[in-house]
Amino acid sequence: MALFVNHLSHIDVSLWCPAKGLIGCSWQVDAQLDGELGEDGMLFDFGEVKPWIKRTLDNGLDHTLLVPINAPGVEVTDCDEGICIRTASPYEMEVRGPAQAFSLLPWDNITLERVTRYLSAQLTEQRPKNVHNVTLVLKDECIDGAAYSYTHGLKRHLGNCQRIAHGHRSRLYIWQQQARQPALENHWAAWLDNRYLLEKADIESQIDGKLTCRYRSAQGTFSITLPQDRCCILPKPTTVENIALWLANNIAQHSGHKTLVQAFEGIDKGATAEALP
Ligand SMILES: Nc1nc2c(c(=O)[nH]1)N=C([C@H](O)[C@H](O)COP(=O)(O)OP(=O)(O)OP(=O)(O)O)CN2
Repeated sequence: MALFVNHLSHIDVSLWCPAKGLIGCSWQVDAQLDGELGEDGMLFDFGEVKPWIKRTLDNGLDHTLLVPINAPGVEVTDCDEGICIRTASPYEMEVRGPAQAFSLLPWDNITLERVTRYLSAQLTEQRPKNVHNVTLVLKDECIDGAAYSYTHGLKRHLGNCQRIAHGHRSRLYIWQQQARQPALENHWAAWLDNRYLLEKADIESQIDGKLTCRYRSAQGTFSITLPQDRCCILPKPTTVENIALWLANNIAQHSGHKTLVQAFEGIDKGATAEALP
């Protein structure tokens, strides 16, 4: 007997890719549980399945930086902040923060299949009675038009979004004169893709083409150093509201047209903002 729950949750993380560097990801989570029926005629109450799996994901891998510790050039050490991750290629990066902000994985590369197997095994280990096996299915959202990935941290967020290197993969819609503008959507999504988004006030230094962003938040002290040309500096916190506003202002100014931007933060949520040239 198998029980399934589709669209159970989302996972928003960033990962270090030895070929591309820092990549933001948003994955839709479906779950299947195999087991036996209890006396109540249920394998596991839906009302309990969802919070159990969501809680396990939220307290584990979600909103962390996934680090393939066996990838070439990746080095992990202890530091005053907790853990320090250094990378060598395709660019040099250093991230520091409390241990809970990182998922250190014994692989040379992070793939969706590996993460799926890892999480399924973790949930199966903690399974309740009646359940023999838990299988998760993680999927990228299917996006027809423009999409971009980014990494950021929100120091004022009371939850795990305060972690300096978590990310999202998001749609981008841009309207001018009541019509979608696919060329602008593709241009801005390509420009933003795989960048690190940060608030100007958090810049600690900009030296020799490298930018360091550092802040203290409820979970501890975080810092990230990476090439300046991989960054996008916003005047305010990098909430999706401010990303939409920043894009609307820039696009209106460049194009000379009133612009409406619908920016997503991962899957199925986001903010809209309008700007005049
Ligand atoms: N109004 C806003 N609220 C939040 C923003 C934001 O930009 N504007 N951003 C965040 C974080 O960046 C976070 O990464 C979003 O996390 P989310 O997936 O929403 O986390 P939840 O656990 O709350 O949601 P699930 O998708 O159900 O896991 C937070 N808030």
